Parts: sequence; C-alpha cells; structure tokens
Amino acid sequence: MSTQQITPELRQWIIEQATAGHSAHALLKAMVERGWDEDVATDAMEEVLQAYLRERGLTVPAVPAATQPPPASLVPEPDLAGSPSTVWAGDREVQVVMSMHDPRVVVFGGFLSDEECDELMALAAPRLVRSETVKTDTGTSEVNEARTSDGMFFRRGENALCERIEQRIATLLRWPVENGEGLQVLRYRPGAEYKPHYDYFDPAQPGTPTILRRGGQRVGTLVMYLNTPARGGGTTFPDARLEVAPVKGHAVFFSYARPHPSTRTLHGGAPVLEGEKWVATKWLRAGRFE
Ligand SMILES: O=C(O)CCC(=O)C(=O)O
Ligand SMILES: [Fe+2]
Repeated sequence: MSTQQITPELRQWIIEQATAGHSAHALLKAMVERGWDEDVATDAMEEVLQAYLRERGLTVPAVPAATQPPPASLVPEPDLAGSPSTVWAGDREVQVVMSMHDPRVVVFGGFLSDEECDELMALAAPRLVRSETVKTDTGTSEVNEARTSDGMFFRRGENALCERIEQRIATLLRWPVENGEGLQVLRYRPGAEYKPHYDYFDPAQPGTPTILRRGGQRVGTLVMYLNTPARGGGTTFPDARLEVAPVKGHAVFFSYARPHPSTRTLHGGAPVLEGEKWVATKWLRAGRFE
C-alpha cells in the first residue's frame, strides 16, 4: 500500500487539467514525473475522474485488471439534472426523447429545424464523394466497404449555419467549440450502410498516436438526422440492443470516456431500405482540435 494521498489540491489539479483538454495519459505522465508511483497515480486519477463523472450522473464501468484500458477522460454531457423534458441549447429548446446510462446515449428531438436540415443538405450536396474512413494503421484515409455512403466535411465555422449548429452543440453538451471536428455530412442511398464500429481511435493501431496529436481522442459523438428515410437507416447500438429511429431534426448523442469496448458504444448505420438517409455527424475531442 502506498502512503501517497489524494489531497484536495491534487483533486483540483486533475479536474483542471482534464477540463483543459489534457489527455489522461498526459496527466499520468506529469504525475509520474512528480514522483508518483504509476499504479497509485492511475488509481488516484481514476478515482477523481470517476467521482467527477458520478457528480454529473455518469459512471464509467470498472474493467478487469488484466485488460485494463487507458484511464477515463472527461466527456461531454448535457445537463439533464432533474430529468427535464426539454433543455435550452442557447438559441433553441431541444426535447429529451430518451436517455440511457450504459452505454451513455441520449436522443434529442427538434435539435435542428427543418430549414436548417434542408440548408445543410443543399450546402453539402455538391461536395459529396464516396466516403473514406481514417485508416488507423497508417493514419491515412481510404474507401471502406464497411461504409457505403457518400460524404463530405465542412471546416469548423465554415459558414454561418455550421457556426450556429456548432455553438448549439457546445452549449447543449457543455463542451468547447474548439474541441469539435468540422461537421461531416453523409448521404446513404438505398442499400447503403455503415457497419458497426467505434468512433474513438484504436490505441493499438500504429497510426493512432499521429492522429491524437491533433486534439487527442474522440470522447463523444452527435449524429443529427437531416431527413426521415422511408424505411431503414436507424442508428444501432448492438451491445445495448438499441436502435434509434432516424427522424428529421432529431439527434443521437453518445459518449465514451475511454477508447475501449467497455464503453459499449459500438454503433452503426443500418442499411437504408427505402429512400435516402442524410446525417450530419459532430465528433468531439478530449482537447482542442485546431
Ligand atoms: O448514420 C448513422 O446512423 C451513424 C453514423 C456514424 O456512426 C458516424 O458518422 O460515425
Ligand atoms: Fe460512428
């Protein structure tokens, strides 16, 4: 047993560092450099961050020691204290349709107006190309059979609409605009799908450290539905046996405090059976994505 104590000052320091976007690994390194035993530092950080998450009504499941993943980071989280039916997102009242704690999934209604959905699709349409995904073994992008949609990226704050939506997301999820990637728009034609995957970058892949240099890990996702497909195209969470219906203007949020399957955030876009499906995705990083 160690005699090193988690003082209120250390607790405060850990929260401040994590809130400023420093990764759990960076904090751990700093603590070890200050003379902390690595195992004790890991436990201390875990305890402080768990308590912080618990105060926000969140928990991060414990994982067997033999498969211990990286320590937990802070995550975006809407203020649903008191179980409100609506939340104010700074410029708009958003409905809380469903909230699940493990995995952490929240479905919002009326996150975007019909006009905003239409404008976003119109702005994205001329720029759509066959979707590529980031290859974590090399850090490059490639066409992927698991994702048979067309997509494009806006730069963060690229136009007034993106800026408005990004600010709304930041307010709703209490996460800095600067930690968000640019909005991605995807169009799925009939038969197209996005096979179940995790949005975080796999720490075991050799290309991941390069990707993480810009903004750190992804810790949360907001998928916004820009239209209502006639049939199919739900967002599925196989570990929770949950399927979120794609409804124009609705959005599904999920967070993952560590880049690990124990977050149960495996998810996918089910095949579209009839009509088209359009979504906009916002990925949120642990740190500033500049
Ligand atoms: O289309 C969906 O429902 C899911 C999209 C998704 O998983 C993503 O953009 O990362
Ligand atoms: Fe995803």
